[in-house]
Amino acid sequence: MLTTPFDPAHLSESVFAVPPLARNEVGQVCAVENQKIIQFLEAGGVRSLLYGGNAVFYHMKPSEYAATLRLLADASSDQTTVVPSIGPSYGLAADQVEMLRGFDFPTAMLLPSRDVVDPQGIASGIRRLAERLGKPLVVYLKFDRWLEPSLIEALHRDGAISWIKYAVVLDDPSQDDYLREVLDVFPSERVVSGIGEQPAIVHLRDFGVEGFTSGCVCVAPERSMAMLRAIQDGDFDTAESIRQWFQPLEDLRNHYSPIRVLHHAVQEADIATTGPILPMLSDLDEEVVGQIRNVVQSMRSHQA
Ligand SMILES: N[C@@H](CC=O)C(=O)O
Repeated sequence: MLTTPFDPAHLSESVFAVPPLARNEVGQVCAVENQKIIQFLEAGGVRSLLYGGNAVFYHMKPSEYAATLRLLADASSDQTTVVPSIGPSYGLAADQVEMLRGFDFPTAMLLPSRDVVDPQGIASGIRRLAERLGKPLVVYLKFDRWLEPSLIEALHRDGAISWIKYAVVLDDPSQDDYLREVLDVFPSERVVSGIGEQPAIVHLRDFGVEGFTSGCVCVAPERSMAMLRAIQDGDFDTAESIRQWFQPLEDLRNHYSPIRVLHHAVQEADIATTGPILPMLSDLDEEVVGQIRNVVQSMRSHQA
């Protein structure tokens, strides 16, 4: 993996892929299958990987965390930025930070939670974790007003934030007061649209954020990268047609579960065997997996 310190320029160079984490039949994180996913993404031009929700870091055993970090660092090329997640609870994050201190990841993302937290407390948690890591953290804004802009401003002043993953889902992403308020206090060059391809045109073109994260990129990296380049070139017709091409898979994700559908989609697209999903999430039944297979095949047949 790329071991240089966090550089905001990376955010516009590549879609930030948010991959699933492949496990073998007995549920262990699998080096071979995760390397296949990473190499598929890299072959499609992706140079940024974020291991968080889609990789179910929420439920990863603390005892497998360090080995997983080692595996991800080793499996990625020296041009690829890798960002692992910590948390969502403070105690878990604090212990994970101790393990992260032994690696060269440029930053880490604190997974968000709405349980047993309040905004002042979240801010002081981020500050302490960043201090202990010795590097700023990625702040994942998934819920409206989870952190007030004044707290984001103070964290920014203290150098505790590397970049923001903005992922508040709205029916109409163009009407987003919270995002405007965040951009009033934090540089847009360090804000990334965090909900995949669907709102990316609006977030990048109309709000001026720098890049986007995506789960679907794991199934078609060239396509997602072409969408990023089209937006950057102002070719919004091309970007829109690619957005629509991804939509059937995103619709299935929204209907059945973004994480679980992506986990199966990567397997159905013959990229890697993703294996069983961690407990606290359940596997999808065969009928839904069949729908995923059909969508992935139909996307491929409309790719040429
Ligand atoms: N949640 C989005 C973007 C990643 O964070 C997705 O999975 O597409």
